[in-house]
Amino acid sequence: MFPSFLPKPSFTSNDRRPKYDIFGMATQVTGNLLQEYDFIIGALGAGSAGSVLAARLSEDAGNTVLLVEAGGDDAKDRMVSTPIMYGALQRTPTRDWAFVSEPQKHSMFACKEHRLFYPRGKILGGSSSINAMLYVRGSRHDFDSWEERGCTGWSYRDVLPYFLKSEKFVDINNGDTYVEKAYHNTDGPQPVTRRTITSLTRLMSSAAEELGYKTIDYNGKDMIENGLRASSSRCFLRPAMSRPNLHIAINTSVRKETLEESKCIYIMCALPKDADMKNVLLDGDRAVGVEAVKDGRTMEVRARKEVVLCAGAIMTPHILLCSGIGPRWHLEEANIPVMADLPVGENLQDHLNVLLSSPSTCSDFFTRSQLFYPTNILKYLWSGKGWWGISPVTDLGFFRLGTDTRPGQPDIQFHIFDYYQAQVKHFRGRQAFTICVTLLHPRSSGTVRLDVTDPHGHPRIDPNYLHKQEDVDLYIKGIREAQRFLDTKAMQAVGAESRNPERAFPPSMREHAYDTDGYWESFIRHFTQTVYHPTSTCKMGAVDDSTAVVDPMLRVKGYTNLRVADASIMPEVISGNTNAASVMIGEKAADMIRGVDTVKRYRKPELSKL
Ligand SMILES: Cc1cc2nc3c(=O)[nH]c(=O)nc-3n(C[C@H](O)[C@H](O)[C@H](O)COP(=O)(O)OP(=O)(O)OC[C@H]3O[C@@H](n4cnc5c(N)ncnc54)[C@H](O)[C@@H]3O)c2cc1C
Repeated sequence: MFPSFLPKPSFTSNDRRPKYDIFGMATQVTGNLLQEYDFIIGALGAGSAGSVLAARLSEDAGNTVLLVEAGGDDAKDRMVSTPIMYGALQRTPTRDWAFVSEPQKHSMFACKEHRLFYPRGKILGGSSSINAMLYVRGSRHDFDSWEERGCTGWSYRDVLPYFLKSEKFVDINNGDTYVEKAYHNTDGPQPVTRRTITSLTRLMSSAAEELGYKTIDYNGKDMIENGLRASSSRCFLRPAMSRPNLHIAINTSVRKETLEESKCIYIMCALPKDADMKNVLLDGDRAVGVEAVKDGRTMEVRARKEVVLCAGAIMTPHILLCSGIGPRWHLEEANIPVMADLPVGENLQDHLNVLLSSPSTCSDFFTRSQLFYPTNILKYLWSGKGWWGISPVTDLGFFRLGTDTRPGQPDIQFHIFDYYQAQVKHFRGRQAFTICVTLLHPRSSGTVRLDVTDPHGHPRIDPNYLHKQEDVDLYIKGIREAQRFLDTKAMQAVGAESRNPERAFPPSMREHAYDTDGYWESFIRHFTQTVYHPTSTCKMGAVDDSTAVVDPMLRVKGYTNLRVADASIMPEVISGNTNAASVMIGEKAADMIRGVDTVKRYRKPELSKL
């Protein structure tokens, strides 16, 4: 339960609740939806990218835009707006799709049936409304390598202006010497704050210095403003909601069972002649619109210009597959007429975490009981500050420990949690903290497929983690690096433990002596978990790239006005958390679709060179 004393999320005077709340005001909405829009976004998805795209396209008063979102409104959701509640948002049906992966062959051995719980935001703001709010753009090398692989117009030089356009760096003049001001903007819609300094971050910085690392500006940190989550919905969409040319349909999905369960309006984009349901209404090489169905009544909504899918790396491929765009063999086994044979749903990439926890004698690390100290609650109510107003991840570190990436392009990331310790039973009652070692450029990749027995049900997600041994080998290097941190004088002074055989996890791993590489491999294959960064299932590439689904203009190959704009188009997962890049994709897609260049003033060629 959410404590009722917390402040309601507050919004600026421009903010509005959606006018087209289909769930709550169905009759009115049926009347209000137009027959025809210029753009239908998303036939689905008001997530990190979709919210941005809808807001930007509707800046042109001449464009009418329909944004369709399966989830509900986030406006009054205090769980969503209060940063520390991040972990409690998962598995809540009003916010999370709560997918479960296919059984994993090479990992997740400690999970029931070797399946992994796989959360995805289902609410205005999408995953940006349930994520950990870390703002990480990725490495410049990520984008340069996208361009080298045929994604013309997506080099670091091209994308940096779009990152800048979105950003509002909140406290740029606070005196932190590591902040590189030239790489930041202060007047965009997306608040980005500097890192929160806690006892643990101070200690980790000292440990890093001891090992010869520097504190650098990897670009800014949390997406939190005044102690409230700054999701795409809050920053981009809500200020645009008062525009008469932007219609937002919430609780509206292409999914059959959602219609049956909620009796809500239903945008399903296409009933083919044979009445077999599809998601995108296709006519030759064009996407022509969607159909809304309510209480058995069908209403057609036409797209004069474009249909843009922004349903994220899991649901966008699912919608395309349901529409007959995907690998021929797979569509045929699911009895879906093939409209285009494209590698939709292939190449699923994701980041994995392995958690290394340590006790500590430091008395002011975060604990669950501290959260409810009256002073901590009052501090948050009064100022939006303190434990309640920060992300549970208090520090990040980036390393290049292997040789596969370019010099300067990290392959391992640390997420430092004050918070996770409460979940580690060995330390119950003691101060503790966790270093999550994250593999940034996995060689293993997986798939998103239809459930052939029920194509319109939940997709089958198989990340195929740790299929490649190289991934495990690099992971072990990451764990050894984390142990080096715990062994520093700074960390030893507060009782950190890098090794403790008593903490060895039973039972199947006992076949390896504690702290050998074999032990850690077994540990990794048992206990890793997703960092929630699926990408690349509708990969962007050159027109002649047979592994690509969309071209560099984000058009589904073979279609003139059907685009994808979300994390699914990334040719490869980036060297960091994926939200900022998803927002950037929404920004850049908006310019491409509108045929304008809104970022002239953010172009700084001198910053694009190494
Ligand atoms: C728990 C969690 C923690 C994370 N932490 C971080 C972090 O700290 N920092 C970071 O950078 N990244 C983080 N991420 C990842 C980041 O949030 C995502 O990469 C990013 O939000 C992806 O944006 P998107 O636009 O591609 O998709 P999403 O934001 O997921 O949006 C997709 C939207 O489409 C809607 N939709 C899907 N299917 C349909 C349908 N059929 N009909 C209608 N609507 C539909 C969904 O409901 C959703 O609103 C986290 C993600 C999760 C889940």
